[in-house]
Formats: sequence, structure tokens, C-alpha cells
Amino acid sequence: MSEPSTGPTPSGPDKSADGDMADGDVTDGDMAYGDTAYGDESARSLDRRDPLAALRERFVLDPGTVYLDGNSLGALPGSVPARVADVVEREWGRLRIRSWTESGWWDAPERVGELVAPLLGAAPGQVVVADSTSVNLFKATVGAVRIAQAGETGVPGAAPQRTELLVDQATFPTDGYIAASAARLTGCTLRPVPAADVPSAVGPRTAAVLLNHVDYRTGELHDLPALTAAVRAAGAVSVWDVCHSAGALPLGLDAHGVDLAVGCTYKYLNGGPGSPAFLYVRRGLQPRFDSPLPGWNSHAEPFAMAAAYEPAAGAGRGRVGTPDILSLSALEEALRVWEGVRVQDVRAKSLALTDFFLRRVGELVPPGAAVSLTSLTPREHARRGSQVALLCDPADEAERVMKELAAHGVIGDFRYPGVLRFGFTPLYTSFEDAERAARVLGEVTGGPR
Ligand SMILES: Cc1ncc(COP(=O)(O)O)c(C=O)c1O
Ligand SMILES: Nc1c(O)cccc1C(=O)C[C@H](N)C(=O)O
Repeated sequence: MSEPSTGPTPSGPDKSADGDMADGDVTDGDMAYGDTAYGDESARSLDRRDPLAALRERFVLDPGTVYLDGNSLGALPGSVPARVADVVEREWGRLRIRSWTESGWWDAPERVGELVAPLLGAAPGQVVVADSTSVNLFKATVGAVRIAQAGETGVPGAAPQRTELLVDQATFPTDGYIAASAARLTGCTLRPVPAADVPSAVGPRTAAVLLNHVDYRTGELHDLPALTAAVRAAGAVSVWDVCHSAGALPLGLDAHGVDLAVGCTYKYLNGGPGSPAFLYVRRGLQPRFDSPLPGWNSHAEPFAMAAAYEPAAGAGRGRVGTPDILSLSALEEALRVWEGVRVQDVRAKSLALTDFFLRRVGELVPPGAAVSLTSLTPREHARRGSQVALLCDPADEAERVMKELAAHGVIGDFRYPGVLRFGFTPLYTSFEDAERAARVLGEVTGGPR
């Protein structure tokens, strides 16, 4: 495997930059795994001293498969089916309408939001779980521009010069489409810029900036603290898409002064296919958050059925309509896996797993293999999420390679042009999984056996 073309050549594991210190340093966790990038310790030995190893038992996994697609759809936590069956049979089947109050259905978006909040570094009262990521991106982006255009006074139109919306150039497509629509609706011009250029691009005309924390294609982690600070310094409002970092690394949303954030719950939070997304609105901004989708669930008194809209205080202002109780219940149960688990320990294992995988791929797929691989994922810990993206040369071999991997029981995914993606979910991925994936990759790319 070739080294990534960007970033400095590593001289050793990057101890300075283990993600985000605001939620706690990962030094302890790092020591738990040692030097996975440059040492020669075996997968079996690393698994033996993995403090998170027992969590794997909480998931439904089959022994013949290495599942490295948790960055797209997390695996099923074993306790979820019984909970969903109870919600269907007892809460819906027997209690019926009474469940809106007696089973806590009505408050579920806020209640589940409180379970997600600590994983985001958010104090209570700022996260609601409802709707899809795409819908929440719309609420957050239009809401952010409206806040900026109201200026310090909070009066709509008080800052008429803020007519630019920045979006990161390499964004996941839905963010780009929604940002374009949000710009049209708010009279803004949309300007795509590389995330790293935001500090020089943001200025007095900028209303809001929508950034992805981890690039879905390359796995690159952007510098949330520095970029948020740059947006703030320019008087603009920050919106972060944290789909690929929530549940994978500490975010420190409160500590870094993030304004709004949105993320999926079906990736590293294992909520299940289409489980509802979350919306974080910083407490200080909540009174000024003017949702572009003010449905009746976000009303201060929904059952007053009032003709006039009066927004709820707090995170509930981000709700729209009737919550999806079956999916929310599955997610609520899935989040129980996190009881007693520290995100910084998950981060330490994620870095150890991806270090180890990159090292073994380097050893098993040498330059000169029939299909050569270049890591698009940065080596530096401070710039790496929880996935490894390998670019195939020739690129049109990637689809075949991924199919062959699947035929050998290694599940990742493939994105154009020629990118193999491997997601590492530390709650259930072992070092043996990483070893087996690297070995099979070596075989199907024509590297040594
Ligand atoms: C970074 C990112 N943003 C947004 C989305 C879209 O989310 P949804 O389809 O749940 O609206 C995804 C995944 O599909 C994603 O990876
Ligand atoms: N949300 C997905 C879906 O409904 C079907 C297939 C894949 C997905 C994904 O989440 C893709 C993912 N966001 C990505 O990073 O590419």
C-alpha cells in the first residue's frame, strides 16, 4: 500500500492529537492498546487486553463475517428485538392510545435526545431526536441563516449584509443539495469551499457555514474546534454534520461553542435502518432558533391546537410532527449499550484498530500488487475519523475487490471513484476482524498470501 499523498509523513503514533480533549484525554485508552501503528503485536494479543472487548457480546454478529460497514449501518444490539416486540405487542397492541402518555411516547424525542447528548459532549436540554438527517440539516441550515440575518438584536432582517452560505466542497451530497435550497429560500449565495479554507473564506457577508466533521469518502476528520472558532469570530453561525463522528469520537459540542449540529443514529449509534436523527441547538441560541418546519409538535402547547404558532422553549422546538415510535424505541434500547462506556475509550480503540489495519494492509498489500492501494485516510490521529478509505489503482477494480471481499465474508463498501471503505465500530469490532480483513484484502488484490 502507498502512503496517503496529503499530510506529513508519520514519525510515530501521534500522541498529541487524539481527537478532542474537551471530553477527556484518551491517553489512558491509548496505553491500553500500545503502539498498534508501528509495533508488531498480534491481533489476538491486542484483543486479549482490549478493555472494550466484552461489549461485542451485546451485538448480533455471525462468526463467519467481519462486519466493517458500521459507518453505513451499525450492527443490531441483541436486546433490541425484544424491546421492539414489547412496544408493538403491549404498548401499541394493548395500551393503544394510552401509550402516548403511559409509555412515554410523546416525550420520546427529548428523552432519547438526553441519551445521545453525553455522547456529543452536550449538556441536557439541547438535543432532540426526530426526523431524518436530511430533514434536520434543512431545519438547522435555514435556522442558522435566520439567526445570522437577525443579527445580535434578534430582529429578522437586522443583518441584511449576511447573504452568503458556505458549505464544505467535499460534503456528503444531501448536505450540498439542502444547502442550495436553504440558500435559495433565504436569499443567500451558496459558496462551496474546502473545509480547511473556511478560516480565510468566512467573513462579514457570511451568514452560516455547514461542515461535515468526518468526510464520508476519505474518513478525514476536520478540525471542529478551530473551524467553529473561525466561524464564530466572523460573526457567522456554525452547523456541523456529525453523522460520521457521533459515537466514534468525543465531539465536545458545548466546549467548542458549536451552534447547531445534526447527525445520524444508524451508524456508530446502532439505532437501526432509518432510525431518527438528532438535532443539537446550543442552549444560548434556542430562543432565536426559528425553525423553517414549525409543525405542531414544536408548539409550546401542542394540545391547545391554537391557530397561532408559539414555539416551544428548549430542544423540543426542533420537533415537527408525530414521532416515529417504533424506530425511536429501537434506538433508545440500542443506546443502552453505552451505559458505563466512555467515548474517549471508544476513540482510543478506534485509533488503535485503524492504526493496526493500516499497518497490516501495508504489510499484506505491498506496492506492486496487482491492484495497488493508497490510503485516503490521514495517518495523523487528529485528522482521522473511524473509517479507513483505500483508493484502488486501477480504480475500476474497486467494485470487483469489494465483491470478492464480501464473498470471503468481509463486509465494507465501495464509493466512486474506486474507493474501498472500511468502518471500524469499536463497540463490536475486534483486532482479529481487522487482521482477517487485511489478509483477505491481500489475497483479492494479488498481494502475498
Ligand atoms: C455525512 C452524511 N450526511 C447525511 C446523510 C444522510 O442522512 P439521511 O439519509 O438519514 O437523511 C448521510 C448518510 O446517508 C451522511 O453520511
Ligand atoms: N443511509 C443509507 C441508506 O439508507 C442506504 C445505504 C447507505 C446509507 C448510508 O448511510 C450511506 C452513508 N451515509 C455513507 O457514508 O455513504
